[in-house]
Formats: sequence, structure tokens, C-alpha cells
Amino acid sequence: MTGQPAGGPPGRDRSGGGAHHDRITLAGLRVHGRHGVLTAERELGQFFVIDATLWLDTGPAAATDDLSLTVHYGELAEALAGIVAGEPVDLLETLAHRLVRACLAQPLVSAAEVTVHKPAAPISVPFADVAVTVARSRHDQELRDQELHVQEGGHTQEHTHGHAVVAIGSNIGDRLGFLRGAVRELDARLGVLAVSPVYETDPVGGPEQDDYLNAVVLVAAASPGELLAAARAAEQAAARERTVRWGPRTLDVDIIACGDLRSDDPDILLPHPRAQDRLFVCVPWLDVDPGATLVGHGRVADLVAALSAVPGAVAPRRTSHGLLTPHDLPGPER
Ligand SMILES: Nc1ncnc2c1ncn2[C@@H]1O[C@H](COP(=O)(O)OP(=O)(O)OP(=O)(O)O)[C@@H](O)[C@H]1O
Ligand SMILES: Nc1nc2c(c(=O)[nH]1)N=C(CO)CN2
Repeated sequence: MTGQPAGGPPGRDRSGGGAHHDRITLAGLRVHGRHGVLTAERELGQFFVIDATLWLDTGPAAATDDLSLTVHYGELAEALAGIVAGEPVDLLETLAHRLVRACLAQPLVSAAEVTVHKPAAPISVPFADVAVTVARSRHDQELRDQELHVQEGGHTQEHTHGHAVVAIGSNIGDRLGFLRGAVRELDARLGVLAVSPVYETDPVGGPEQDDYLNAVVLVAAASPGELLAAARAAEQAAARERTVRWGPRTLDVDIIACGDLRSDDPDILLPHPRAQDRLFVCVPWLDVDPGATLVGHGRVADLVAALSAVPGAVAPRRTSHGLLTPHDLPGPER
């Protein structure tokens, strides 16, 4: 059932010699998951089988016999198994993309190929296997991410069109933990491009409640439906309850904008109808995109200036918390 990748690393020709010919293969990883379109697939689940091949230079690890200079296949297996056992998706393609992204999140890996097999798929005709394979070089993946890199609290240098802006907030329980969980969920479903610093903010609207932690995350552009699904999945993972409007919450995930896209769908209004009034959105947004504009409202920097000048306005207070754990950071220096 498991197969070898065909030929050399994906994207070799375009990666300017960055891809390597050595590889680590993890084959036949068998994990129970609930992916699929049918209700029965979601309820009962089934076993998925994963093959992953990672291209990297094994020379430095071999020369020093040092595990930290290669990929720990045990940790890789656990990371991939966690994704398969995690949030269900409809398509094998979606799952395969998530898994490839996790492989490329390993420092040192220049390319990866993942095959997701679904040997018990609901197919009415006898069959041996059905599988989807996704192959990516790091270079390809970065191009797909509009060449924005995850930078905590940093400024993205490149143009930030082709991304969506997501605001996250929490004011109950383990606020930081909920925000970190949101970043992980958004990354798994959409791909995170940049994460702002965390701000502590006074509650705006609603009943008397505790202060919030707020941040803004840039993710790869997606359809309004995909953005909303990711927001809801993250909120559900934090056991978010909707009782009081603007009331306290473990996690709120608002889609602020996706380029110039407009949506009148009440389930996903784009741009978010109240973003322009909210310092807790606009201030962290500027951190990750200093040149940002909000469709219909102009430059975010001007919005911040105007909102800050309103009598009684309380500025968000920047904290030293980070939302990316060391494990999430790309590169060997993480
Ligand atoms: N851009 C958007 N991002 C997130 N949810 C949205 C968006 N547009 C509409 N909604 C819908 O708004 C509804 C209420 O969302 P929620 O309870 O999170 O509101 P809220 O966060 O309390 O208030 P606010 O919308 O002012 O931030 C949800 O059903 C959601 O589908
Ligand atoms: N400070 C702060 N206030 C809020 C927030 C929030 O995230 N931070 N979210 C709200 C509804 O989305 C309402 N009020």
C-alpha cells in the first residue's frame, strides 16, 4: 500500500540548488481520523495511512552523529499523527496539504512529499486503495505563502496582498493558551504568515468583564467559507460558548478582511463591519503590516491615529508574551 516517491525532490529545478537528494522516509503511519464528506465518516472515523518523505542534507548529522542536525522521525510521526487524529476535514487533499506543511515546518527540510491513503474509503466497487499525494519544495511553499514568513512581532517586508487578516481575543481562563491554540489551528487549516505581539486591552462593549488579550494573525488568502470554518474550528477547540453578545469568551476569532474581498453573507461579512472602530484590532494589525489598508476605510495607521484621539480612548498595552512556541518557529535557530 505504501509507495516510494517518484524521482528526486519536488521543485528541484526552481529552488536554486536548495533542495537535497538525501531523504528520510516514514511509511505506513496508521492513524485513526474522522475525515470525509459523509456523516458516517465523521461519526465512526476510519484508519488513514500516511507516507512521508523529507528531503534534507544528512551530511552534518552524519559527520557529528548529532540528532539535532537532522529530523527526529519519532517526533515527526507524532506531529503527523496529531494532525490526522485532529480536526476533521472533508478532503484528502486538505489533509495532505496540512501534513506537507508540517513536514516543511521541520528545520533543515528542503522538500517533502506526503501521500494520504484511505483504504477503507466508502467506494461501492471493490478497490485496493485510494490516495492523494502532495509534493512541495520549501521554495514552492514559500511562494504559495506569498513569500511572507512567520515572524513574531516582526514586520513583514513583502507586499501583503493575497492574505487574510484574522483578529483573535480571549478574556476567560488561560487567555494566552487559547490564543496560542488559535494560531496553531489557523496554521493547520490556512497557513499562518505572520503573528502580531499580544496586547492587553480594556473590554469594548458588552457587560462588565475582565481585560482581553488580543492579537492579529495574517493567514494565506482563502475563500470566505474556508476562513469562517477555520475561525469556528478554533473557537470550538477553545470550547467557546455564545451566550451574551460581546460577553466574555475563551476565544473569539474574527475575520477582518481578505484583500479587497467583500462579502454580504451575514455569517461572514467582509470586511468585518466593526474593525475600523477597534484599536484592539488595528494596533496589532499595524505591527504585522505597517502599510495596511482596510477596504472602504483607508489606511489602518490613520484609523489608529483617529481612534487614539477620541477622548477616553484607552490604548492597547503591548505585552512581552509570544504566541509562537519555539517548536513553531522556522529555521534551525528557533
Ligand atoms: N467577518 C466575520 N468574522 C467572524 N464572524 C463573523 C464575521 N461576519 C459575520 N460573522 C458572524 O458573526 C456571528 C457572531 O460572531 P461572534 O459571536 O463571534 O460575534 P462577536 O465577536 O461577539 O461580535 P463582533 O462581531 O462585534 O466581533 C457569527 O455567527 C459569525 O458567523
Ligand atoms: N478589548 C476587547 N474588547 C472586545 C473584544 C476584544 O477582542 N477585545 N471583542 C469583542 C467582540 O468581538 C467585544 N469587545
